[in-house]
Amino acid sequence: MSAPRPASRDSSSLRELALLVDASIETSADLDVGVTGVTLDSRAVQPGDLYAALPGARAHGADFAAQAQAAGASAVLTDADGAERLRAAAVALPALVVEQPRAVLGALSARIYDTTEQSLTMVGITGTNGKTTTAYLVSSALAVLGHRTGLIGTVETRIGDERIKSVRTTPEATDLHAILAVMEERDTDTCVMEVSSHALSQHRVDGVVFDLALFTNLSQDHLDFHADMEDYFSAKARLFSTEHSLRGLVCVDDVWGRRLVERSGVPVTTLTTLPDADADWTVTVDEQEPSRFVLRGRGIELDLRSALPGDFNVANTAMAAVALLLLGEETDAVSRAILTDPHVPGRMERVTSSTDGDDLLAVVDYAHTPDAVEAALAALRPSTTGRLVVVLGAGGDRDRGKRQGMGRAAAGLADAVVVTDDNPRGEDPSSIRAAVLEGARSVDSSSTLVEVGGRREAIREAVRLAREGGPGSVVAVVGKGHETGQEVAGVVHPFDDREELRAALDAADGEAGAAGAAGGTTNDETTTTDTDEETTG
Ligand SMILES: CC(=O)N[C@H]1[C@@H](OP(=O)(O)OP(=O)(O)OC[C@H]2O[C@@H](n3ccc(=O)[nH]c3=O)[C@H](O)[C@@H]2O)O[C@H](CO)[C@@H](O)[C@@H]1O[C@H](C)C(=O)N[C@@H](C)C(=O)N[C@H](CCC(=O)O)C(=O)O
Ligand SMILES: Nc1ncnc2c1ncn2[C@@H]1O[C@H](COP(=O)(O)OP(=O)(O)OP(=O)(O)O)[C@@H](O)[C@H]1O
Ligand SMILES: N[C@H](CCC[C@H](N)C(=O)O)C(=O)O
Ligand SMILES: [Mg+2]
Repeated sequence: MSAPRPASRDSSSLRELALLVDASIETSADLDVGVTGVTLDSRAVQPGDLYAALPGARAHGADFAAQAQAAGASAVLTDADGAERLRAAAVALPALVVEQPRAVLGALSARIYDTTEQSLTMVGITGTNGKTTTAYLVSSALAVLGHRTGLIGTVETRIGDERIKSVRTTPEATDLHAILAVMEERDTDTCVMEVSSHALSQHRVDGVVFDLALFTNLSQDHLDFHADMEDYFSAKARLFSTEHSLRGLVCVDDVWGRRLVERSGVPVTTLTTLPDADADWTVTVDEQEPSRFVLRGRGIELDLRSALPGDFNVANTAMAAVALLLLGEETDAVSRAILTDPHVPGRMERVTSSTDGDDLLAVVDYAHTPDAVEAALAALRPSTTGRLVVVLGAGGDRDRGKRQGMGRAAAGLADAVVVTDDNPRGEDPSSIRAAVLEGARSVDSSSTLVEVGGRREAIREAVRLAREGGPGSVVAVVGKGHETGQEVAGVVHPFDDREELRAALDAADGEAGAAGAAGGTTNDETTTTDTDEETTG
């Protein structure tokens, strides 16, 4: 989906843009040509745009320059290889040539969309898990306190009441600056956004200085993109440099947070939820009611409650509360606003059957790392008096090393694990399931393991297993959360875990009492149900 563009803007001349980034000019064409927008996707070019033709892992953008020209691009930004390709294809557009075009896109986009002088208060959130949740908590609390907020993240971009479904967690710099310009145009005062490690590595937030940068935690993910955990950490740490932020708020519950404090280039405030750990802000959880906690720091105490289920949401809520304080909100206002349930789509989202007559708890969650699977299941365990059943798979063409860990976490905590497909993308789905199962089998536990390729059938099997476990059983369908499609071999089939789970509950309602047919085996023996891979909804 194309990003919104600001309604009106002055054009920048190609000459000033060339000077800004010290580019060489490839043709003798008119340097006073006006540029009114910028994109790196030939399919999104609008008349007057600068088309950034970037080298990529799969293609070189210059090979799509003719398409960009046909759509009305006024000029091209590219590298030497791209310039060569433009000549070969006889694309007659003026071209700015730089060594690393991606690295100058932030500055160019900021100039073109006039976002260099930022009037928005910017909050950026990074970390492996909890970015989306914390972003919703901060932005919805700010809205309760009367702010005009914007939100950019995995699920959507929100500008006032407008909601635009996201393609990626953090938009490319070209789209980001256009979105920020639209937010300014609509009098937004604060923008809360998720900043992924891909974004930090790929210059997507260049030209943005966050008033406050948050770090939630770091655990294994994205090792298909980053060489190792150190490299992944270094990408995240870039947010905590003067280039990108004024100050930080770091959760020091894990070692990466503690290391970040040491290497941060900007002043940081620290927070911990661990008992007896030291930080500027500490959290003491109420033993009777674990969603309640006391937040202490700066000589003050706040009695707070997490409006979202799950122990890990205490950390997210505490981070959001301290962020609000650092943004200048009063303690009373923070206590009031933080109680608001922001409804984070697909995160611990409860699903009920149409009749809502269930005696089991069914949730859809976005856990897709070993750490998140563990956190999500540990959070559900106390609510389980029957059987805890989890449905999970792992994404294809993404970090392969996390699959076993996800399986291990699932088998370590759930009574029954239904291993299924997530987004197989270009990979053989059965080999992804095999890796998850391998991890699950490595755990010394008595949990039942079932392999069901088709995600719809897997969800139904999980509901059946949970019913079999009696009242107080819990079904958790994790990994896809808010997603509304399943990507198999380049095709995205409509698929929504929440709808599927509801349908499974309804179907099970219809055959109430009929459950109980054999199905699961123990950890030593896996039942495989062959089902059609296709899961079109
Ligand atoms: C690894 C990664 O992030 N790759 C991104 C990168 O791809 P790339 O540089 O290899 O580009 P490419 O596909 O070879 O194409 C080269 C150029 O040709 C352009 N092109 C291509 C085809 C065409 O018809 N027209 C056209 O102009 C492309 O826009 C690109 O500029 O630049 C592309 C253009 O913007 C992105 O689409 C692509 O995101 C891929 C699809 C992706 O899946 N990224 C994910 C992993 C990602 O970014 N995830 C993070 C983290 C998620 C989280 O943890 O929350 C996120 O922020 O979403
Ligand atoms: N603070 C946390 N610690 C550990 N696990 C968490 C935490 N917050 C959320 N989770 C788990 O991680 C999942 C993803 O949470 P969320 O979407 O908020 O994170 P994210 O960082 O935005 O993830 P992504 O990078 O995929 O967008 C949740 O569904 C939950 O299972
Ligand atoms: N933002 C995450 C999403 C993963 C979700 C999971 N459903 C998958 O497809 O792997 C990523 O880009 O790794
Ligand atoms: Mg997210």
